[in-house]
Amino acid sequence: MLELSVGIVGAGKGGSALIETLSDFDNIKIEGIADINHEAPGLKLAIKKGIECFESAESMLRSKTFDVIFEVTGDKDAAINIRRLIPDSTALVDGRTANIMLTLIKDREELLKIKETKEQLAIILNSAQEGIQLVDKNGIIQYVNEGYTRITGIPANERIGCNVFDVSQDGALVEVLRTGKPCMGKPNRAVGSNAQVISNAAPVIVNGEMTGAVVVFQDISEVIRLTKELKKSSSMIDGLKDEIKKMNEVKGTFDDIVARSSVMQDVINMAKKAAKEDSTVLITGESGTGKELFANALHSGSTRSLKPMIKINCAAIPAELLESELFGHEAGAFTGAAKLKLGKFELANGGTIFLDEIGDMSPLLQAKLLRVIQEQEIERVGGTKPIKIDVRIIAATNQNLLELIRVGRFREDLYFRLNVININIPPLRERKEDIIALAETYIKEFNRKFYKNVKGLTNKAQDLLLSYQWPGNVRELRNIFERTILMVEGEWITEDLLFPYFNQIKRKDPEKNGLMPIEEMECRMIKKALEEYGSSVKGKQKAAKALKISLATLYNKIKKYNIEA
Ligand SMILES: Nc1ncnc2c1ncn2[C@@H]1O[C@H](COP(=O)(O)OP(=O)(O)OP(=O)(O)O)[C@@H](O)[C@H]1O
Repeated sequence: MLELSVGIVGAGKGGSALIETLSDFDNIKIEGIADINHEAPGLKLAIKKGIECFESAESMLRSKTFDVIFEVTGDKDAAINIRRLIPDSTALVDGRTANIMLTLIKDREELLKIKETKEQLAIILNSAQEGIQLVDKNGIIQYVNEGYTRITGIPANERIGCNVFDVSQDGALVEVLRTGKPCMGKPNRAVGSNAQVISNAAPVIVNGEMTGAVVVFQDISEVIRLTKELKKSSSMIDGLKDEIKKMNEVKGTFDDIVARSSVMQDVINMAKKAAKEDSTVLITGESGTGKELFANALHSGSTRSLKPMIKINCAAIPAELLESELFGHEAGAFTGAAKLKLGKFELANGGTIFLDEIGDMSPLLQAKLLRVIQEQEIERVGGTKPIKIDVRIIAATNQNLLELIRVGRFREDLYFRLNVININIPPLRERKEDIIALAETYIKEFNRKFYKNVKGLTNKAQDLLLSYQWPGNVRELRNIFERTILMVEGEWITEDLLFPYFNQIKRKDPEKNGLMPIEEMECRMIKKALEEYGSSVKGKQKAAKALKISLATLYNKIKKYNIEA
């Protein structure tokens, strides 16, 4: 690159400005500066920059030749004198020209700076997530950033030059141009797109005058979508919370147990005491006597009442599934166990587990349960480490466990572990006072349920209830009253209304001495069992169990007697 050697005559303001400006050019070398005033500020600056200083223009021009001489002395005649001293090949720039040159250089520098700032601003504006749009005071769109296009899908060249009064009449910019005031938080749909946006717009004021307006808007479509998702999830969570609440809700308290007989009063008093203890309880009694009701009351009367009460019917679940139901399983523990599943013991942690029909538990599980009671820890199926649990166990059975122990179907050690406190609920036929009390309770309950106004039982109806054996106990009584009150039209329940339910009591017994053909008896018993437990598969399983026949035999007999089930 060609280097221009420069000399400066005059080290005042002009000389100093020249030094400052020309030093920045790579192809200009200031080789000397001259001034008769030793104190001239330009000389000090020159020394700092390593430029040779001279006492006069003559001495400088005599010792060196330059390509260009700047004369900035302010002396009108100086240029003429210098011209004489320099060769023709040296260009002489006088003070006025130098000034113009310096101004031009400064302007250029400023322009370069503005360009740089503009580029920086463009990067900043384009990296913003928000859309930005600038209009002049007439509403002509001057600028849109990349965020604008990203949100609206409209390219900049399709928008710049349009009038905002045409393309977005309801927008925030139009409002600002109309009012001259900022417009904040305006929700809108971006014109020409589906994007939901929220805009903040403000006037652009230059020298006290509004020259246009700018809007910054955010895409809130995603926020709206997420809000909807959140609402959906929240209502799901609320639903689950309700489920959990229901699981934890008190399903029965001692107040719900109807008992007028002294024998039941004793049982309740004992159970109330047992509730306060944390010991394992074994509830025994015939089917339908209220074992589950007592189990619930024991839980709600205990210190664990705010924690879950989890029930599991050991007879209703196939033996091979019961283990994972009780103790859970790890993911992949067996075919079909895709996810980790918590068992009832873990779900009941801190609360109570109610093991109904414990007499039907397989010997293998009896052994595992015994270990859980002893160690206070469980192991998930497929798991490797034991998990500590704090669960109170209440077990119930309508079977004679001592008999099961005798025939080797129930572990004696488990029996003693479970039978820490035994609550035995007598059958309904052994506590006649309760029959009428329960009947009165159910009349009230089903009056409310079916909008009836049944006042009570006739004396004969009461006698009938008292003379019945109640093989299905309280459950049977409840079912009879539910059906009777649903059907009754009068205000009193008469014996006629109850008769159809009592198979073994016949007003006009057609069979002599209560005898009847065996098959008819069998058919009646099956009908009765199905009435009692229902004709679902589970009901039939229970019915078969109550009749002490296999499920397959029950199905055969239903077919044989053409029973509707
Ligand atoms: N003393 C009572 N007071 C009020 N309701 C009772 C009473 N005893 C039982 N019940 C009601 O009778 C029905 C059967 O009771 P529950 O299910 O507790 O009997 P269970 O002995 O557990 O029967 P199963 O052995 O067949 O499981 C339930 O609706 C229960 O609320």
